[in-house]
Amino acid sequence: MHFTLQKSKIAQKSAVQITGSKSESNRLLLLQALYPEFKLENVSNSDDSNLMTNALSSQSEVVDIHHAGTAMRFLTAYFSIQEGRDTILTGSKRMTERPIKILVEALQELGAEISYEANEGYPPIKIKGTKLTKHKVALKANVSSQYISALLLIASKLENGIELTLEGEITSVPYINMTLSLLDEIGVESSFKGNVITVKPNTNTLEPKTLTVESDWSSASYYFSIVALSDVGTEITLTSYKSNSLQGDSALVEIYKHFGVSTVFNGNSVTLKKETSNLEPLTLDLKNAPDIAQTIAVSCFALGMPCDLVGLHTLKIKETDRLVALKTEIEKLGGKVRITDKSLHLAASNSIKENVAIATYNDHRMAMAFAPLALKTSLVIEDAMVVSKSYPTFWDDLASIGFTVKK
Ligand SMILES: O=C(O)C1=C[C@@H](OP(=O)(O)O)[C@@H](O)[C@H](O)C1
Ligand SMILES: C=C(OP(=O)(O)O)C(=O)O
Repeated sequence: MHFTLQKSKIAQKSAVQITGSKSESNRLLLLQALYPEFKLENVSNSDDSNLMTNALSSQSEVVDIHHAGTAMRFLTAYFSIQEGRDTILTGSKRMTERPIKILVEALQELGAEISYEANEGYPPIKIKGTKLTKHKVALKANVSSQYISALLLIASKLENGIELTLEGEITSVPYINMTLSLLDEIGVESSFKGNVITVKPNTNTLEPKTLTVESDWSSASYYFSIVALSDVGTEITLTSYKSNSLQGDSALVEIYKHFGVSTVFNGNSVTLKKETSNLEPLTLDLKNAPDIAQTIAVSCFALGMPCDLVGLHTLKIKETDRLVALKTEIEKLGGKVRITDKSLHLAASNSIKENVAIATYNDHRMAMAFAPLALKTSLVIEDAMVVSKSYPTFWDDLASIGFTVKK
């Protein structure tokens, strides 16, 4: 369904409650399946987390995780250690184009039995659950950190734990640290020194506790963009957030200072405020926060601000090739964009075409990143419900703060 966003103006002060982080949720759901003594609160209501929950309790041979990358990678590791169980793990058409070879080879090295059902290196895969007896493995770390997190999540259930050697430049490091911090919170010991990560084995039950998922910082990015595009003095309060987040996308706090947005933490909420409209060209390396690249590129375009975004080598293998999608859609609106296979360069501009239909390519972040543009012009978002991958109530929340969303 296509949604029309009419040119909108939001109230000077508003508030939104955002669902739990899908990254934290998908890790904790897997850990809860391994250690049922935990309870979870504020779990993400995203499609990807619902798919993860259903997959973990599924008794079927075929498990379909649609577009959920973390679920695909984390469950590949999980089903590898379900002794005596055969699972075919599959997903959407796009998922069959997202590489998984690095993770499969690392698991095979540890003793896993995994084969490809169609194309070598890509889902669907067949996993014959078995006991993994080895514990040392090296893998390439510059393609996706999800492969590393997947191995770390099951590591404490291996008889000797794991010793991972990361080869090459390490990408999306905060997501690896998030995994290690969550292991630490539940009582699993690990260390990350240089390029080697070790996780200790654990055969005991752990101390039961309730873990509360922080709300999703990637979802918060769209409100940073909305405030950046609003009049000086506009404020939005978001819950539930903390200043010492495990999520790398909390880098938004520093990044949006460039857009004149201040962030103040108060209890479990955070208030974003537009302070100034004096903006300078922006250069950023986003290798630690790839999921906010689209938000930032569109904020810059909306404000006529040139930018150079680098460290974007992982964007080509996400829900769509996000570099090509961004260039295509920003150019429809009248912007000038140059891309390489790891960077995006936006030229300064001073006008935005009206009533353009933005294609979303089955990518939730394409829909959400372009939505704030409605503060500058009317536009159409195609297949707008793609947002449910990470943020199902996005359009209702936008309407609640004053966007005119016509379904
Ligand atoms: O581990 C995670 O929860 C994620 C890691 C990142 O992927 P890459 O490591 O592939 O960049 C990120 O883009 C994705 O949305 C979530
Ligand atoms: C890349 C993303 O998700 P995944 O890799 O889990 O599909 C995302 O949410 O932006």
